Amino acid sequence: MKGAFLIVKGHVEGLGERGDAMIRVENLVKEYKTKKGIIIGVDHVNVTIEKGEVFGIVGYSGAGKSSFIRCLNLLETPSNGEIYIDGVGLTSLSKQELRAARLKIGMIFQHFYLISAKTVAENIAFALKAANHPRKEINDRVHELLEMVGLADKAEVYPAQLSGGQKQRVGIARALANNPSVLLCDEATSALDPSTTKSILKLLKKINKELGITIVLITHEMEVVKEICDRVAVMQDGKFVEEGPVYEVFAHPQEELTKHFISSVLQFDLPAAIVEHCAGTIVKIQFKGAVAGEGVISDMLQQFNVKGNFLHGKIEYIQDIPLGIFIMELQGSSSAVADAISYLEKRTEQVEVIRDAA
Ligand SMILES: Nc1ncnc2c1ncn2[C@@H]1O[C@H](COP(=O)(O)OP(=O)(O)OP(=O)(O)O)[C@@H](O)[C@H]1O
Repeated sequence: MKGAFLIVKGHVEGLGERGDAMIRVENLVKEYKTKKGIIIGVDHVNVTIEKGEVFGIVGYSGAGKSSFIRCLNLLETPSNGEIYIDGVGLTSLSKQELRAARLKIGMIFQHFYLISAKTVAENIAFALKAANHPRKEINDRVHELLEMVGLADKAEVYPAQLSGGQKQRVGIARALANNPSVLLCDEATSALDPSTTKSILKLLKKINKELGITIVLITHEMEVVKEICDRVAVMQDGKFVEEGPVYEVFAHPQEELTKHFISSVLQFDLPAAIVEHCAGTIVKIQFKGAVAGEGVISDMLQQFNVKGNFLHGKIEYIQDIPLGIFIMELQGSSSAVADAISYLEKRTEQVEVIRDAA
């Protein structure tokens, strides 16, 4: 029966083209009743996540990210609102129906939650046994999954013998065991070092692309969002305060909180000694594209009576689209500098005056 579970694009039940909703959250509220009163975890969130999308939710500790993602598979029972997965409303399902619906929703966790007394293969087989798959099929499927996550040689070892990254790979294999349509990632890379984080994000992207699985991830790191997400929501006090395609959010953040998050990726500090030597106005200019900026800047220098010195520059790739960021000193009369800045504002993504002329 080898191949019965073969993972090929289109095999996953419910898989569809981009543009169809895989997850629809309507008016979700999660309240916790405590001795000290009611604590709001999620406050009236509405969102639609498309099939095949990687959707990130970023926020500080206590923002409500875990509460939100745990409501998506009813690990937490919503206090109000509805969760639709591939068109099916979860809150009205019977226990048995919910068990079946949950097979379509895999989940991975920051601390992996592997069973320490079981081998890697047994950990993955456990998820298949729970779904009543025949033993012979289970062995084939376990090996197929281990191949997919790059751990074919680790089937017989125990979790304690694995690195953090390898443990998360087992977690991913287990989450994919029953061919889910959705994978929920609860701070899945937060316990890993930066290079292991990159390799796990690469694996998640491969799973998303090759299997068409919709991924929802929560994180406090904008770097993670930049690496793999298509869209991002910024969460604060239980609400989505900003939401949009990742490139747009990086290039045109609206909320202060969002600006703060992206500054961890886009910000670079100028050495104080350089700033001290600059008598002119210092501006940060963002361009869509790697080289588009050069023409705009030379046009600006020709049209306005200002002198420009490049102080710093870099190009970030977000969703494979280059976002150029340059820091320049502009020297000239205050009206010429102001005119030059308003010209740049019209022709670039964003201009920020870091310091007015000394
Ligand atoms: N079981 C619970 N009982 C009471 N309050 C809770 C419970 N779980 C979460 N909360 C509260 O709900 C709010 C949102 O918490 P949540 O864990 O969802 O945020 P988070 O963004 O995931 O934070 P973190 O990154 O620290 O996990 C917080 O005020 C938290 O204290």
